Amino acid sequence: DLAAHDGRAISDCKDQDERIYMDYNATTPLEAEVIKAITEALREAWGNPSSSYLPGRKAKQIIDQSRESIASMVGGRAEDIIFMSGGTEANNLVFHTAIRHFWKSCGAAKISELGGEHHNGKAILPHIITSNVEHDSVKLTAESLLNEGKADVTFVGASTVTGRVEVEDVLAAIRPNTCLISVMLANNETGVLMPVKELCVRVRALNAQRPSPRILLHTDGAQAIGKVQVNAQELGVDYLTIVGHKFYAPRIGALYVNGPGTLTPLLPMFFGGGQERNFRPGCLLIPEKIHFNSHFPGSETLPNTCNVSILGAGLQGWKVLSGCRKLLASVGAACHSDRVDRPSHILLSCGIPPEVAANALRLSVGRTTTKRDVDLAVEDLRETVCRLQGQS
Ligand SMILES: Cc1ncc(COP(=O)(O)O)c(C=O)c1O
Ligand SMILES: O=C(O)CC[SeH]
Repeated sequence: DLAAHDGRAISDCKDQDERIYMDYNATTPLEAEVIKAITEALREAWGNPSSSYLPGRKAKQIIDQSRESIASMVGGRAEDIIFMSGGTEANNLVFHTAIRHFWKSCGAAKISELGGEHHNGKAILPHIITSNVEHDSVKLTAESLLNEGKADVTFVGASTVTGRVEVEDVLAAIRPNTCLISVMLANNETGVLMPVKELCVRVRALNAQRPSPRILLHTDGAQAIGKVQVNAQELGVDYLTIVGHKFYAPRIGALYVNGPGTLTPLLPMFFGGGQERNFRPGCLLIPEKIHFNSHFPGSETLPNTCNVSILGAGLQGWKVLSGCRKLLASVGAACHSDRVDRPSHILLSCGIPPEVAANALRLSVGRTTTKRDVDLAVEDLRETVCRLQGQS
């Protein structure tokens, strides 16, 4: 059982088959107090943070507190922290932003100054500098932009003497069209700490002297946070990637941005219900609460029928189904379709509370239903609930 709550359980196992976990750079077990906090949130704060009723307000309070403590952890402000699914998404968002910001900030005049649309027969593109020892979420993102002709990329080689990406080597790679430098704070395999602070000092001085584009500064802090002191302001970065599952938190991430949308550009990859100030919309990872209306202890049910309620104000079954873009289902018996706005008397008769029955969805699958159909239906429901709660 490797799912230790505090890491000690693994190395404490007393049986003859002792195991010593030494792969904490891959991922860490959840701290016991983290599990406790998540469990309490699952129980007490299941509402949508955008919702005004108590479970929603509790969810928002937890998120706001988390944002404050993460900001404090990395020496930033609460408004500098954008929650996202993990480090991979955070790293991709930085590169996506840098490319789009290059074109937004470099008008035609600037492009011609940089050598025109075609300089030496080659189109002017945003230039990115990174290293040859980055995590794949940086390496492959950069390679993809290069291969798709969306950016020029220089992969600066780590020194074979120091194992570090040396400042002078990065500075030597800077071009007039360089718009982003991304060097990780600590390498996940060697543990070597990179000279990010010194690099930022030098590049900021260069930015002050040179015309646009401003060279944006990113470091992937995934392996450093939780092991050494990391202060984004002291480092001087514009962006810092934060990865929860490297320091005893769940698989969630965040991006520190020094003044997102004001001091530092941040352009969303997704569009939706306005969460995270539209920088990263989508229901935050506070689980929705659902009630299975067919689960009666000791009773058997048909294998194809699922009667379920998604709890929350404004999520009446008929309203959810009419908002779905793919799913075709019903709130109950088809012959009762003229009374979808009232809870099913069948559910009420089975003791389902009215506010739960009002949100019921009857999903029934058939011979040709595939797993993919089910996955698409669940996603359709999730997106619809997000939209409806984003409006509440
Ligand atoms: C250095 C580094 N960057 C980024 C990531 C990706 O983070 P996530 O797993 O949250 O996508 C990891 C770990 O997986 C990592 O070690
Ligand atoms: O180095 C590791 O194991 C985590 C990144 Se894949």
